[in-house]
Amino acid sequence: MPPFPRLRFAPSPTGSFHLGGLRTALFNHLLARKWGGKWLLRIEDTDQTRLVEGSVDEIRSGLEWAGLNYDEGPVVGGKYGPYFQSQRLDLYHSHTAELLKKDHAYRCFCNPAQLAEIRLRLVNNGSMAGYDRTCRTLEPEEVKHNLSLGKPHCIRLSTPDEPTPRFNDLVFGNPSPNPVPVDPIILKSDGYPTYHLANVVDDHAMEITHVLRGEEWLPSVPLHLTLYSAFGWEPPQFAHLPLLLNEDGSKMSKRTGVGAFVSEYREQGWEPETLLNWLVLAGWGGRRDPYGNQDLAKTPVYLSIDEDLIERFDLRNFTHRRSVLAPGLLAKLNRPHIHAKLSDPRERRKIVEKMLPIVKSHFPDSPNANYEFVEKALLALEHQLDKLGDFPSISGYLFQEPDYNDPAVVMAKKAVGSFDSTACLKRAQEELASLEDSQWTEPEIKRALDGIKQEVGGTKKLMSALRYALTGGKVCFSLQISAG
Ligand SMILES: Nc1ncnc2c1ncn2[C@@H]1O[C@H](COP(=O)(O)OP(=O)(O)OP(=O)(O)O)[C@@H](O)[C@H]1O
Repeated sequence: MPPFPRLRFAPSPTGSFHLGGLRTALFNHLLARKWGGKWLLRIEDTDQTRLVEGSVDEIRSGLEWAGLNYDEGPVVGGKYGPYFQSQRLDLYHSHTAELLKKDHAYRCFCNPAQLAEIRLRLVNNGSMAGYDRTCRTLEPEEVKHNLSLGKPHCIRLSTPDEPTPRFNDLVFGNPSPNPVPVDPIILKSDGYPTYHLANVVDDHAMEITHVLRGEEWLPSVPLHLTLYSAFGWEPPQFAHLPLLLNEDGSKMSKRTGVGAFVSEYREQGWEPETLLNWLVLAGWGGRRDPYGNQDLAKTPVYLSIDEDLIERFDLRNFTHRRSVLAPGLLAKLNRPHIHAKLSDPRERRKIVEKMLPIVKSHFPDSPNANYEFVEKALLALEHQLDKLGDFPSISGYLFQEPDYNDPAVVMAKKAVGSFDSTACLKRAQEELASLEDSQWTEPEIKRALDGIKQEVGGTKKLMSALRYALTGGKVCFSLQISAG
């Protein structure tokens, strides 16, 4: 374990925050906690053409909702905020100046037409290099002259003609390294750094010891090592995480559609802790996942984030295989978690307090939209909830009378059966009407209904007719009456 591990989660604000990003943030959080280190949030917003408004807020609120709190950053509104690369341009400029001074970089004045011509020539000569180093050999006088004319230019790294550097990755071992590109751009003509420069400069300046990021950056490591060496800096340790894929096998990304975004899960009312448990499950080798390879579909186990998972998380057990989240498992993990929360009075209070305004907004005129009733209703209906967000849609009949003309209610009636449910209900009504006020107790109601169940066609028919009459649907909480 390194003495003062420092990690970072570094998303780009170019679209919606997705589960692939959240999983990477979670792993940074778990490792920082496990090793007694720190992690920070760094927004990589140097590609000004791709910025999407609102993305930073989405990342911040997504992390907060998930309970992944980073340990440092500029304080905004009493809380740590992220570092923004766009606010650190001076740092990239001064470091680029240092590389220019050391002859590890040079100014390139080639315009787009010239670059296209160079590329074509290289391709025709069977070369994959993107640039032919034309400007690397410009005389200092010519550079000065171009600068005095204000000619647009970028800055390129002078890559050495040396064998590609090899490296050790904490997940991928010793991968075959991708060749370092020929003199890549590190500072663009708009004054913004490329991802590679900003990344290396910041990881060094922020004293990052472990770079944990998605596998798509594995091919860039040799270039990053070349940059570290040009600066004369020690590189951090790298750990690349196999990608999380969509069900169709594509990379989960900001351009992915439904089912990938953190905000969807939040709005649908899933428990954040369960979502993290679901995410952490993707990517382990065989028996060595933090859950001990139990069949979670049969007996879901919930591991607490800040205790169990931190203790059991181990990068060495991670595979190189990309993974897809197991469909259906989220609901299986969430149900026992809801049950556990509702069984704990403090957690239950939090849930009811959160649910009450939602219920009030759905059923503003209902006298039942109060704390005590909502609490009882949640406890009665919890076995039907995949997620708490389902509560308003399945509990409507408790807050307002069913509308029997509603097409969905009419459909439900068809499903009650072809028998004469009206006659059945009429008998039930007669029996119940004959009860004295003092007999409106569970045993007496049961007795009354038990008495007519054979006559009306059996318990199942009686119960589904009653369920329909009471709720306008097919399912509700248990209406207990002895079977047979
Ligand atoms: N599908 C994924 N699986 C695992 N990690 C991912 C995945 N997508 C992104 N990451 C990682 O999450 C972090 C933040 O990613 P970022 O915000 O740049 O998202 P992105 O989806 O890769 O971006 P883009 O959609 O612009 O390609 C990076 O370390 C990235 O490598």
